[in-house]
Order: sequence, then C-alpha cells, then structure tokens
Amino acid sequence: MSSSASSSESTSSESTSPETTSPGTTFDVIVIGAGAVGENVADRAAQGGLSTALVEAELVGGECSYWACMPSKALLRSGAVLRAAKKVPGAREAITGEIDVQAVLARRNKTVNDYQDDSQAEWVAGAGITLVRGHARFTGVKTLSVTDAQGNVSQLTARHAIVVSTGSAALLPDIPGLADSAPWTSREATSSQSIPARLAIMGGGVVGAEMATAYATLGSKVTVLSRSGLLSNQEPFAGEMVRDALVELGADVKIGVSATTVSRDGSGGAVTLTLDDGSELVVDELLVATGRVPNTGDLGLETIGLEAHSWLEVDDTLLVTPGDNGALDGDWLYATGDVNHRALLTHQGKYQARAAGDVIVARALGKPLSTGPWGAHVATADHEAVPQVTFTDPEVASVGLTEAAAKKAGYTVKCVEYDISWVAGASVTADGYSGRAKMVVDEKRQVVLGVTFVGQDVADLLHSATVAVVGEVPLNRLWHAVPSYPTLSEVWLRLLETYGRDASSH
Ligand SMILES: Cc1cc2nc3c(=O)[nH]c(=O)nc-3n(C[C@H](O)[C@H](O)[C@H](O)COP(=O)(O)OP(=O)(O)OC[C@H]3O[C@@H](n4cnc5c(N)ncnc54)[C@H](O)[C@@H]3O)c2cc1C
Ligand SMILES: NC(=O)c1ccc[n+]([C@@H]2O[C@H](COP(=O)([O-])OP(=O)(O)OC[C@H]3O[C@@H](n4cnc5c(N)ncnc54)[C@H](O)[C@@H]3O)[C@@H](O)[C@H]2O)c1
Repeated sequence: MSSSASSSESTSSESTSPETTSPGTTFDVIVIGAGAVGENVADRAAQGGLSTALVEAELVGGECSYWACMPSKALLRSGAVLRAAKKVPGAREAITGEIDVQAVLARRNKTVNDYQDDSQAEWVAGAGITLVRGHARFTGVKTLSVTDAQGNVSQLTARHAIVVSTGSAALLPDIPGLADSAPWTSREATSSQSIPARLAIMGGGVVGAEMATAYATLGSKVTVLSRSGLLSNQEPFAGEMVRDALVELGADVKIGVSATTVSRDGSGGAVTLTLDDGSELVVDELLVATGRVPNTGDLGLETIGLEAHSWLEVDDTLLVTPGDNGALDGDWLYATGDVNHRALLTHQGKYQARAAGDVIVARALGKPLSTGPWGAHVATADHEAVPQVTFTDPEVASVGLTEAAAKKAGYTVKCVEYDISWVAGASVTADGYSGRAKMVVDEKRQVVLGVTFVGQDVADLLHSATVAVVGEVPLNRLWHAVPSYPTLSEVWLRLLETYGRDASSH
C-alpha cells in the first residue's frame, strides 16, 4: 500500500545485508515502526544503497492503513456519494433506498485488507528492506532489542542511523471514570463492525468531526461535546459550516460543554456522562477524540538520555535535537511522522520520510547535503505550508496559515473571502451548493500565506493552493494561472478579483 513501491538492493560496499535476523545483527539503518512514514524512510534508505531493517510490533502499514485515514475515509465515502447524488436532479430520482450500512462496513473491511498485512510485508521484502517483527526498545547508543510475539529477544545495531517512526495513540483525558468505562478511541471508531444506536463524541477536532459525520450518516444518534468550536485550528467559518451540516444530519453538537464524570453499566452496558452544564447524557458508546500522545512510553528512551512518553523534537533534517545529551552525538537518531509532533498527518510524515531517508544516505556516504530552506534534505513545509483535508460534508481543505495564525506569526495580512456557490462550477456540481473560500495574503511580499476551501468536492482543489503557497507565487503571476470553466477552481479568479489587481506592480 506504500506509495513508492520501487525495489532496491543493499549494495553499498560498506553494507552488510543479512538474510535473517539473529542476535547481534547489524544494519546501516534501522527504522522503528512500519507505518506509512517508517516504510517510506526505509525505502529511501534502501534505495540509497544502505542495508535497512524495519521493525514493526503490529501490522505493517500502521495506523493510517488499518485504524485511521483509510478506514475512516471508507466509512465516510458512501454517505458523501449519496448526498452528492441527492443534490443533482435526474440522479436523485434514481435513488430508491437508504444507505446500506452492512455494505459500507464490508467495503471498509476490504479497504483495510481484513486487518492482514501480507501485501505490505511483501512490498517491504520487494523493496530490499529486512522486516523484523516485534517490539523495539533502545538498549543504548545505536542499539536496540526486539521482542517478538513469542517473547524471543534479538539485538540489532545500526552503523549509521536509527529512525523512530512509532506514531501516536489516542489521548484519554483525566476525567473521573473515563478510563474504566471502556471508551472507544479512533481505533474502535474506525474498526467497529456495528453501528451504536447512541454515540457520544468527546472532542470537536478532526477525528470528532469526521466520525460524527460518518456515524450520523450510518444511523447513530450522535452527540458531540466540544469545548471550543469545531475544528478550532481552522478558519472559524469552517467549523461553523461543519456544525450546521452535522445538525442537519441529526447530530446534537454541544459547544462549550465538557464531561465531568463518566461511568458504564457493567460490561457492555450504557455509558452515562455528567456534563458541566448540569445535564446527563446516556449513550451506548463514547468515542474519545481529544488529541494524541506519542508512542514513546515503552521504547527504552531512558537508555539514551531521553524521557519516556515525550514527543521527539527534531530539526529540519529530522535529527532529534540533542541539547546537551551526549548520547545523541554523531547525528544518528532521527524521528519522523507523528512521533515528532510537527504535523500529525500521513502525507506530511511521508514528506519528512523522504527528506530523512535521503539525508541519512547522504551523511552515511559523505555526499553533499542540501539543508537550506526548501532543500532536498529538510522538511521546510512543516512550518507554514501544511495541507490538510478534513473529510466532513462539506469538506474542509486548507493549507498554510489561517488569518489568526498569520497575524500571530507577525505577518501583515489582507484576507479575502468568497462564496463558492457563486462560481459556475458550483452550480454544475450540485443544486444548492454551499461553500466558502478564504485567502490570506502577505501584504508585504504579495504572496499567498494560506487558503481555506469549505464545500463539496473541494479536496482536490487544495493542491493548487499548496503549490501557490510553497512556490510563493506572486499574486500578479497568479492572475495568469487561468482556471478552467466551469470548474470549482474559478474560485481562485474570484478571490483575486476580490483582493484587487495592482496594475502598477506588473
Ligand atoms: C481516525 C484518524 C483518521 C486520520 N485520517 C487521516 C487522513 O485522512 N489523512 C492524513 O493525512 N492523516 C490522517 N490521520 C493521521 C495519520 O493517521 C497519522 O498522521 C499517521 O498514521 C502517522 O504515521 P506514522 O507512520 O508516523 O505512525 P503510525 O501509522 O502510528 O505507525 C507507527 C507504527 O509503529 C509501530 N510501533 C510503535 N512502537 C513500536 C515499537 N516500540 N517497536 C516496533 N514498532 C512500533 C506501530 O505498531 C505502528 O505500526 C488520521 C488519524 C486518525 C486517528
Ligand atoms: N483528515 C485528516 O487529515 C485527519 C483525520 C483525523 C485525524 N487527523 C489527525 O489526527 C490528529 C488527532 O486528531 P484529534 O481529532 O484526536 O485531535 P485534535 O487535536 O484535532 O482535536 C482534539 C480536540 O479535542 C478537544 N479536547 C481536548 N481535551 C478535551 C476534553 N477533555 N473534552 C472535550 N474536548 C477536548 C481539543 O480542544 C480539540 O479541539 C490530528 O492532529 C489530525 O491532524 C487527521
């Protein structure tokens, strides 16, 4: 399932390429965690000619493939297609029944390959990477022990680098009774084989908003408890539009309300939440979607002078920043993906993986480094050019800085907004199209700092904005990027027109 399924040989003259893993095996590079990110680091290192081991405790493919991106999108897609068809006369009349929940769950199961990772393990082998199954723990500088499912322990040593790509897990807030109430996390929400009649969701972030959309569509009576507005890291109108849509789907969205205690009646009984507005909520399942913690609790970090349970702070080449920790001397410890807390997104982690894999190869082989901003060996885009699509209905697609974030960062900005329903492409897409776009412009440099699109089918519009932000394309040049008629991308032209054209600067 990895995006870059090319094969490679470990041909470096200084490399050893073991056939099997045995006590004391040495590799050039060891990657801990075969999620989407770890797979890509290992692939780049192997393609660069380094002998590479990939250690995985659960399923090759990680969270994204089995319990996050892919199953969540599978749960959401059928409802989105159905609603889209209902907005187009001719198609609408052809809909003769309700959503088929069992078929949706079956398609989700197929999407996650029934929780089997053989095809991904096959890809790893084909890429010339040695897969080591088991739980890795540091035992010292450049050394690890790996404990497999049978309890056998083997030792691995890295010649050049170890990369921690162990991802993150759901955070459970410290609310009395919560941990003992068998709450759902994103894992249960994305893998459930049935739809609870009543589902409460704690947290109005991305997981909360997406799962509220999915479960409300699939028949649950959903109640969302959100301390702040929904999707509070986005432009405010995004969360407001998603909230309105959820209410239309029959969900109850309680803003500014938190649970103070949680309890469950016996095993598998109803869950009761007491809320800080004085009310009580009784549901069949409670999904906790209140953020993430790093998978660094049982990693032996103490043996190399780092703290267990901490996020691993890295520089732009993805090296764990050493501070005054002598154990990290020699540029050998890297962290990529969720575990470094830079941008908890698969695509951004894979971007880091490409930079990290390549810089490890360059450092190992003494090749020139390209570590200035936007160089080949750095993850510059993590700072101010991160794209993200939230697959609610309407979708929220954004890149770069929001107005609030840009002002906080010290930019002088001018922002323009536009109602996407006014472009011709929107009226073709759906009757009664509802959507909004916003562009944040750096007034000084006349470049786009951030763009947000909210509406049906805006996800694939996003890359145009990402190119504009990353390329720092001047506004006067963007006028020459002509959007095709009649597509949703004409919103670009409208945003520019709303901003105004300065002919003197051309
Ligand atoms: C519900 C949900 C939906 C999401 N949807 C999207 C989306 O649509 N798009 C998007 O871009 N992002 C999405 N994300 C975020 C995305 O899932 C993560 O950013 C991504 O999975 C991070 O990849 P990773 O490789 O860093 O970590 P992971 O995918 O978590 O992989 C880490 C791997 O390391 C293994 N591991 C951990 N510790 C050890 C150890 N000690 N020894 C050996 N192996 C170990 C784990 O078993 C795991 O396989 C979603 C997240 C959630 C929760
Ligand atoms: N489509 C996507 O790209 C996608 C989808 C799902 C998840 N993800 C990624 O996964 C990560 C985790 O998502 P998430 O939704 O768990 O985290 P999040 O940080 O996006 O949202 C968590 C929300 O929970 C709230 N919260 C925290 N404690 C609370 C409490 N005690 N009671 C009520 N609310 C509380 C926070 O204020 C916040 O709004 C995100 O960083 C996201 O980028 C991405």
